Amino acid sequence: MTDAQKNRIRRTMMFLNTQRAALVKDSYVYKPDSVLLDLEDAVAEGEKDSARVQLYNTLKYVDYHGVERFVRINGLDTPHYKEDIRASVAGGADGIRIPKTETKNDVALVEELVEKAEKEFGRPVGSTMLMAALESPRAVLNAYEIATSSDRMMGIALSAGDFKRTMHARQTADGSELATARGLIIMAARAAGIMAFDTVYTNIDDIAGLRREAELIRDMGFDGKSLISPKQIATIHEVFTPTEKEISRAEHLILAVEENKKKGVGVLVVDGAMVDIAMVEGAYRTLTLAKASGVYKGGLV
Ligand SMILES: CC(=O)SCCNC(=O)CCNC(=O)[C@H](O)C(C)(C)COP(=O)(O)OP(=O)(O)OC[C@H]1O[C@@H](n2cnc3c(N)ncnc32)[C@H](O)[C@@H]1OP(=O)(O)O
Ligand SMILES: O=C([O-])CC(=O)C(=O)O
Ligand SMILES: [Mg+2]
Repeated sequence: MTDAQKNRIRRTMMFLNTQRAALVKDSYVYKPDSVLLDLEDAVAEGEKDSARVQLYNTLKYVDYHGVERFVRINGLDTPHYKEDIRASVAGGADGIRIPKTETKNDVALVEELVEKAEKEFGRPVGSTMLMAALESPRAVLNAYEIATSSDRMMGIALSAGDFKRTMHARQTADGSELATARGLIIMAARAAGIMAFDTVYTNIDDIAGLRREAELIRDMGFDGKSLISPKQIATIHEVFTPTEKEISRAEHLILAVEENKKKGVGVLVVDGAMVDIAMVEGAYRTLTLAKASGVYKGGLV
């Protein structure tokens, strides 16, 4: 896979139950950045085989119009994951989300099967990305080793439902039970140079709560969030897309710092605030995100 593929915009990764034909058929119309075709917890145990067949047909025949397609396979402690990997690769999925990843050995096991399937089905070796969901204290403490375990690894994600279960934690209004995990995950992802994603927000009708959580994780540095409903997409895109004011400030900052660098000035005031060279990288990142979100037409990136 190319760096462009690995680093593409992923503000929203929307889960859908692969068992439900109506969901898989046209979910691209809601324009999430990615879909997560779920074979794991959304699919009833007795429906695993039919969901997998539906997955293969969907990957093969439905045009997702550029929406990225990841598959959440079943856990490595189930009888399903090997066939899930074969069907995902045979169908041409962009990547696989490994649920309940605990160690780098879990990633190595999946990678071996993915490579075997790529050869079996004539797909370019190395073309299928991986991402890991971290759903337990052990997983979060191993975040860096998991994040650096494979060249295919695109990102790591917090999965709070199972994390709270395994931590014996209770859900709180401000998410304090998740603070340490979020901090460790974003730090591991940045250190490894890959993306970080926050968990799903399960209260579908609480859009104000979703916005608060999205702003929190955006400010921590996360790249996006897993979703469970199309109703959540617009809010997340809004939170993650730079505003006109942020774009114009970033442009001013870059131009002013470059101009003053030529004059030998290191620190200066732009729009009433002190800026220096350290802020230029963030300003470029804002413009890159704005461009990928379709709201920047300028020429600085
Ligand atoms: C803890 C975890 O593991 S989370 C990950 C696993 N969970 C999942 O994958 C669940 C994903 N979400 C869903 O399956 C559904 O949103 C549910 C079951 C929660 C609710 O489904 P519904 O009651 O049909 O939702 P709702 O009435 O709000 O749907 C509105 C429309 O959006 C569609 N829709 C709802 N959720 C999704 C989705 N995740 N992806 C695509 N389309 C969706 C519905 O088909 C419906 O379309 P229509 O108006 O054309 O009929
Ligand atoms: O990945 C997610 O956010 C959903 C999930 O599996 C969990 O919360 O346990
Ligand atoms: Mg889970």
